[in-house]
Amino acid sequence: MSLLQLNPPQRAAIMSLDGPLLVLAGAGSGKTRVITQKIEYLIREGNYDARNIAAITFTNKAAREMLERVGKLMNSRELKGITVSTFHSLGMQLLRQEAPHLGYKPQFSILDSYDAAKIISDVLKTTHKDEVRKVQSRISLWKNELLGPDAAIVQADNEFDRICAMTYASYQATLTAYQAMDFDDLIRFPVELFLSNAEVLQKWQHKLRYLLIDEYQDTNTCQYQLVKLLTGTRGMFTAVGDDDQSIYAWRGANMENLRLLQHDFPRLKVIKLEQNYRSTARILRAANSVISNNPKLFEKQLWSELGLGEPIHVVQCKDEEHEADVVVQRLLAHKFEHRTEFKDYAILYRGNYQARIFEQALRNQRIPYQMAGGQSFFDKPEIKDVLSYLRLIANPDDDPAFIRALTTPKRGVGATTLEKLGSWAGQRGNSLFAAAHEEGFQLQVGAAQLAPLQDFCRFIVNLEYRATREPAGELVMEMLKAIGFEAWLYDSEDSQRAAEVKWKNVMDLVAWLQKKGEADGKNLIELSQTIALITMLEGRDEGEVDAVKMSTLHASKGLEYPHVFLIGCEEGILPHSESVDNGMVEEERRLMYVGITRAQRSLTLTYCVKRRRAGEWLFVEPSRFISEINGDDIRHFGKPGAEPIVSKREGKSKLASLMASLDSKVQKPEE
Ligand SMILES: Nc1ncnc2c1ncn2[C@@H]1O[C@H](COP(=O)(O)OP(=O)(O)OP(=O)(O)O)[C@@H](O)[C@H]1O
Ligand SMILES: [Mg+2]
Repeated sequence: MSLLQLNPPQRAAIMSLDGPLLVLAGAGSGKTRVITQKIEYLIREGNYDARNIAAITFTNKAAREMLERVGKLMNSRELKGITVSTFHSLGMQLLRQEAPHLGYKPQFSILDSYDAAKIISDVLKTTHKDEVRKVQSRISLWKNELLGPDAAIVQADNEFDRICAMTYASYQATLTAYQAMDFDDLIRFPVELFLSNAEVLQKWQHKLRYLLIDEYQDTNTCQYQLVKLLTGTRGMFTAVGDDDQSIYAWRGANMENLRLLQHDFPRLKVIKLEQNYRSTARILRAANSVISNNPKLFEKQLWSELGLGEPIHVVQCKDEEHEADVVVQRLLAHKFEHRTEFKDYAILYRGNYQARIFEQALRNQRIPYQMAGGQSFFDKPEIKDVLSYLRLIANPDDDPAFIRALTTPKRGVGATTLEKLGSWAGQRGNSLFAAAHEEGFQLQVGAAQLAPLQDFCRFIVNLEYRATREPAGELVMEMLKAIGFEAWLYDSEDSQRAAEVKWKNVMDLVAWLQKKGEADGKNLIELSQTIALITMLEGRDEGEVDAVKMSTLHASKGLEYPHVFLIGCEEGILPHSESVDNGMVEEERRLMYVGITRAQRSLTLTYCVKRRRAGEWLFVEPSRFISEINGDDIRHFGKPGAEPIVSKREGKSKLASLMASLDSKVQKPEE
């Protein structure tokens, strides 16, 4: 696509190369498109080498899509060496090279939030999940504000913060001992390194000469500092964002960063885009009218040339089971009538827990679906078992990985030996792996107890040696055979079927490692760090298949689907009751706005009359956001006096009316 096919402000944004630029525009106005085409422009017209360009997006999926889109514009030779990644993987790329400056080795481990929570719960000496989660997110917020444990202790002015700050200090010391970082460290450490080491900063400023940042409104203080430091006084960057789509305040995202840009870069040019290329006028009108209830940071109005479109369908359902059935029936009827494909549909929801019942309903009808933002493939216990070996191979000091690998399957190392090992390591401030090699410890245990531990260590060292020399997939397959993992699964699972499923997942992992290793030229150690990042925001990408997309609203950001079902539009869910209690309704409204603006051609909102909570039926109210949409743009279904859930007017084709009659059997409107 040439520049001619873009609108004038888009063109201006792409051609502006002489300083800092902010593109501030509503959903679907082509912000991401500006970034992809600007990459092409920078290389072809701006004389930039791809190696010197970094485009930063918010999710791995978005990064992949961007690379794909750019790949259609240019060949791989022109794009060689370009960085298209998330903030976290940019941080990881940087730390792999610079970790020694921070006292880390390049093969440091990355702990996911589950493992991090485990350390925090050990420090706090509690297994109370809610407490741990609260302390963990407090620590995370400090990290995102660039405050280390010492600064946190100084700042803490109430009992809760004091406990958190003390925990933070022990937690961080533990991470250092494990040679491990958590997700927040991946961005915080590069910033701290840049602030303390001008030479390293210059090196990276020289390498990444032009930055492009998508979803800028969701950057936190730490990420903003990273951008600011990298661009330095040259200020060669393009940031694109939409203040109405800021939905990560709970993770420290700071909308003030939009204003800060103007302050920190007085030469900042601001371009607005107002034409929406994604949605019909009615969908846009609904989005505009909902978001107009929030105070405005920047004035913008979206319009579209894609025609008025269908009204928004709002469907009242009896309860959550009914809601799932209704959505599936309507989806099928719509698909038959419009001859669409499954992949044209998305089911979006506020929280993961809402998905389960829909999965069941989809499975009952044999409808293929793909989940994003749910439990990741890499979070499955059997996968984490195998990954603990990979982590240990990359970094033998990773104690949580050491324990998990040593005990899955069990290797004949007794609990007493492990305890002795733990206390020796604790006294020495060493990792378990290092302690196992020390004479002082070895003298404490008998030869018979020591032998299996030493075998295990030798096994890991041998794999470590081979990991940088042999293809990842084959090596892992060999390892699995050596530890008898398949047989162990069959022994430890209750049913054969469960073991089969788990073993198949493990085989999928091996296939993935092989494919990914070959495609990216990465060895096992590099892959194990990559996986840690994938687990953060979304699951494994399963490629483009004909399947209904299921996603949380958060994970749907930046994406678009022809037909969207936004479910659970109820008070308590969307807006979430916790946010309502904490005065965060505006953020929930932005989430609603994100949801509405994912839809291209049709949008259906559903809500239930009652819902089961903690075993009891609770009557619930439709979301206030529904009433914020102009009534003329809505068609109600299922409500007393409104149309039945699948209307006869829709069912023009034979098949559709068949589906409709099916549906009327499923639902009995309450009247
Ligand atoms: N000038 C244009 N002509 C035709 N189609 C366009 C144009 N600009 C963008 N589009 C299309 O409009 C859709 C939305 O664009 P894009 O995803 O870049 O918007 P966005 O502003 O990044 O949205 P969001 O805020 O949701 O991230 C895409 O399908 C894109 O290809
Ligand atoms: Mg976008």
